[in-house]
Amino acid sequence: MERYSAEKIKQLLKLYFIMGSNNSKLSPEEVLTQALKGGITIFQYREKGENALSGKEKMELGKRLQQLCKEFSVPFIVNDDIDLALELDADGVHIGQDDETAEAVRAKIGAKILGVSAHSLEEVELAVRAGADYVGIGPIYHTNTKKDAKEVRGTALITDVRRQDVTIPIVGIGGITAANAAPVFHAGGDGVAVISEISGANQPYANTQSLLNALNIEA
Ligand SMILES: Cc1ncsc1CCOP(=O)(O)O
Ligand SMILES: C=C1C=NC(C(F)(F)F)=NC1=N
Ligand SMILES: [Mg+2]
Repeated sequence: MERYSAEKIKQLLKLYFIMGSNNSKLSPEEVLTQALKGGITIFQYREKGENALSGKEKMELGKRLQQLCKEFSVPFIVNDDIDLALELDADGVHIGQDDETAEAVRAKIGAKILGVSAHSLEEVELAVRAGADYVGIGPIYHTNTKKDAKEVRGTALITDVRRQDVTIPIVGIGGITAANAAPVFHAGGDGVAVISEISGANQPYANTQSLLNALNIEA
């Protein structure tokens, strides 16, 4: 299997839904089904934080969510847990700066999608050199979802990266809603990642559609 092109990754990043069992108001399966019907372009299973599942339960939920993604031909990404990603034959992984190095993860996952969180130009450039397929930059806006989120930076780092002519696909994350998503693209981002705007919604389908409309993307 060969690596995804940057162009393909940029298309996939457009509306990036991220969820774990502790983020969802409705059942995770119901939320993801509605989000997939609403038109998300990629999904990340992020089972982390208080009351997060582990072991067999974590794997079983991951398998069910992966199956839903397969039905919609939407890539299934696993956060942090490389072993789980390999066990499920996920489409890729996302790692932070406190996980294994991107080089070590790339060696394990081959041509699967590799995403890296970055909070500075230096970290973006390290991710590029390590062969990451995309970087996640945030928090763009205030968020309550990630307890240890870094300083809220707006789109400044995205702008800085593009000013340096660094072209790696970028997805913005943190406090993103239909009302504030557009600036991420204006700054040079290729997509927006959301947790609570969809997972915490009473109507995940409706919120997903609103986000897509805000991005002027046909559902
Ligand atoms: C995982 C993560 N990384 C930076 S902010 C964040 C949480 C985003 O959640 P929400 O979309 O609910 O603000
Ligand atoms: C902490 C994170 C930062 N960014 C992303 C993504 F949006 F996928 F790039 N996922 C995460 N889990
Ligand atoms: Mg991590």
